[in-house]
Amino acid sequence: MDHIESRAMAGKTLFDKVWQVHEICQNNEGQSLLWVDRHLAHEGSFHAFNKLAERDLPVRHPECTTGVADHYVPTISRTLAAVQPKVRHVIRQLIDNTQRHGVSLIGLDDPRQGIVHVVGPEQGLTQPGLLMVCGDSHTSTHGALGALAFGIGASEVAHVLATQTLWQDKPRQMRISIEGQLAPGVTAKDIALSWIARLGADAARGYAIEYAGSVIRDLSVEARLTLCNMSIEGGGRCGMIAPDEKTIDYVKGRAFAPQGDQLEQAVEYWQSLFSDADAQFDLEITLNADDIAPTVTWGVSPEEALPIDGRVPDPAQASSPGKALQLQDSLDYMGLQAGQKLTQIRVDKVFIGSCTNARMEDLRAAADVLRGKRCKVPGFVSPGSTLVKVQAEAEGLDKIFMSAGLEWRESGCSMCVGMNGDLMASGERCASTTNRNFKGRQGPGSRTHLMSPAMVAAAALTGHLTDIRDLSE
Ligand SMILES: CC(C)[C@H](C(=O)O)[C@@H](O)C(=O)O
Ligand code: SF4
Repeated sequence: MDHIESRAMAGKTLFDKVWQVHEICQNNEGQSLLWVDRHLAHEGSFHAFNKLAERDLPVRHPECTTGVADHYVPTISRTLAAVQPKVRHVIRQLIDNTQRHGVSLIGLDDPRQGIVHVVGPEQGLTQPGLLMVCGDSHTSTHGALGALAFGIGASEVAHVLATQTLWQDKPRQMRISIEGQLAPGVTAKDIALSWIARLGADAARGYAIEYAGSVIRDLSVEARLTLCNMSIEGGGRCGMIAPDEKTIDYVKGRAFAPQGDQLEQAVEYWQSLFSDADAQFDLEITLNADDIAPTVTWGVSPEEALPIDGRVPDPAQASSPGKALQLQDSLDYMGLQAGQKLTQIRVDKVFIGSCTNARMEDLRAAADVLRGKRCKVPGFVSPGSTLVKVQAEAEGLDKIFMSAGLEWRESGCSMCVGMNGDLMASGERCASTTNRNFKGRQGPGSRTHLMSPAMVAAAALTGHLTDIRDLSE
């Protein structure tokens, strides 16, 4: 029996199950036409709306799209007047496009506003078994609840707006199982950085990832969102986790979640969404929780990450001349010396925010480290959503951050990408809870080190990258 035959006879994966119910037909090239349950649109959707306008097409199912303002919103105020003049039109376009097509908008001054990948789960727009898309690579986040969710390009967004469907090649499937128990101080962010560092930023290219194993089952829903968020940084098309009781409890009662009989039916369906015991994956990876330490990036790709007690790599010891050049280039950009201890790297700023790590548990973890202490470096905290901000204030976290010397800002993508003007200066180094450390990501010439919220807080206190395990001893 060849591989394809044996696959067809084997059980189904979580991914197969969700894909199958959304597949309308296949074309001669083997691509599938998929029904899209929910489409989320941030400011970048103007490209797609322009394509629609060029052909004078209406939005086919306006009720299936939700607009959210996040990338360009100011974090100092909630008014359009506070938006940087040169980007104001981008937010204006989101307002106009959604209004024109009868699409609901969670805009700048909406109490539900936030980063699209925080708002979706928070509002119950994200549910197990749904097929969700957004013109944004971190759409993989939503897979944490068992949705099949992935980022798409502008022409695909236009196709979804015009038809509520999308042509896709079925990706190969890979399962990353993490077994054992995470040590204190090790979080979902460390799992993400650690698997990407070991396997490479390209390792999951062309694959849909399912995360499984005892560690994943033990993770909170918020931590699962962090992990799935970074699937794309390892090249994955999407990241999924089978829904369980935690997922169901999380979704129940949210604004867009089903209610009453519909909820009962939905829950019954959600409980069928797991990979069958005999399901086959194209690639299986198993990692042991004991091998995952608090991890930080030292370079310019999320794969350039190491356990915090390590040292900056030495190009002289690289596996090939090409690799040596690449390492040297990263060291030069980051202003680091080969062999330097990671804990000796001094930072100028910290940033706690983004769709990766700015939910309640993240803010609580950072605040726990900062409570009653004073930071050595400045920085800011931008909650993942306005509702997270309100909740954090109710818990007094804003006061902890401010007394520690950090700025407490409004919600948005902010310094994750700086499109709203929250930028670092050239040469400045930031300890950041975000997901990308590409050259210039937080501003031209800026240097980013990715890590968990508690680790960012620890760096804020000491002024250099710090092992959270040493602080808590
Ligand atoms: C601007 C947007 C399209 C982009 C993405 O696709 O991810 C951004 O959110 C990012 O994180 O780089
Ligand atoms: S917070 Fe950062 S990663 Fe997330 S959507 Fe915004 S820019 Fe992209």
